[in-house]
Amino acid sequence: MAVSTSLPAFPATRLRRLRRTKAIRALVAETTLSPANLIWPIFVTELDSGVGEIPSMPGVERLTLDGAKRAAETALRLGIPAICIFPHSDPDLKTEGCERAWDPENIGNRAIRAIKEVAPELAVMTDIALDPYNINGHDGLVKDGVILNDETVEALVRMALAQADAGADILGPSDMMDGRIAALRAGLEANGYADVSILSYAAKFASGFYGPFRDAVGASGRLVGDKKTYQVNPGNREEALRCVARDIAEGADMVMVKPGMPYLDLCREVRDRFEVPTFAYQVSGEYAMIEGAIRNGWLSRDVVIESLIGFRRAGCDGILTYYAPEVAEKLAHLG
Ligand SMILES: NCc1[nH]cc(CCC(=O)O)c1CC(=O)O
Repeated sequence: MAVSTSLPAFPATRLRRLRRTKAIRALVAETTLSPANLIWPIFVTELDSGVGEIPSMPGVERLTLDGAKRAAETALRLGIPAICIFPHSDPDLKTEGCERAWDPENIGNRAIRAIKEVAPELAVMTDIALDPYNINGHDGLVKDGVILNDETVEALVRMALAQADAGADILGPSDMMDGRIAALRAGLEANGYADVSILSYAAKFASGFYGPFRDAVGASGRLVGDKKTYQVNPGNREEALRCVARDIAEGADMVMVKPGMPYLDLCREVRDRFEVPTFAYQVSGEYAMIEGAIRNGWLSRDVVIESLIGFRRAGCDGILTYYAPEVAEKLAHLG
């Protein structure tokens, strides 16, 4: 979509003519946002003490299984097509081997089944990474301070099969190990889950914007070191594009850029270069920034939709956002 640089001169060109009234502005609006563009990430806890608001994400709560069911019904009512489940698991049951990650009875898998019971037509997305069940907070298995890539991939396949078995529609590998997409695809095909899709966290950066999320899933105090040996350096555009190309070649059906707002250049580039559905994750720290400023009276709530329109303008087919229900409700009223 090239923009002509040879516009007729003023006054033939008066760009304000098309901004004059709401009706005319609506007629020439280039970018749309609808509830169908949203994926709603929710936190589900197995601990009574975990239920309630997450301090660094005001307005976002950890839910019980019943709360997850209610969220699913809300999503359906509002036309949000998918929910993404993040488990908050009992810290006493976290291990070095992360065995609970593929336990059919872990809180993530129970939440998938609970949601499918009340809202079978809602798409359920999961997160594939070992951090919710890992005693040291990493996404991969750790030995002597080193993340074990290939052993982790085997564990992730087990985790994925348990999620598929529980009824997940879309698997979201967020671990950033090498070779995981091919292994997951092969595991799914070989076990009767050919129709389960993969939305790869492909361009996932080693970001400080995940801080509130780690509070939400109870990983903050645990993480030993950082995730820089597997997540991409924030300045590396070409490497991020290689990750996307690689994940598509290995069988990802859809790809994601994460975080969102500081990486909109990559959203545009991924959308233009690769012909696959492209998503961005407006992560916990982006939510905390926006919501914190709104609650302090420093920004108006209108910036929420503005931020999401920005993702759409940058080429994203959809956005994972904690604002999904609020925005879907607002869009319904806007007509
Ligand atoms: N692998 C875990 C995972 N999956 C999604 C997020 C972050 C989401 C958010 O910040 O909202 C993270 C955190 C991390 O990589 O440390």
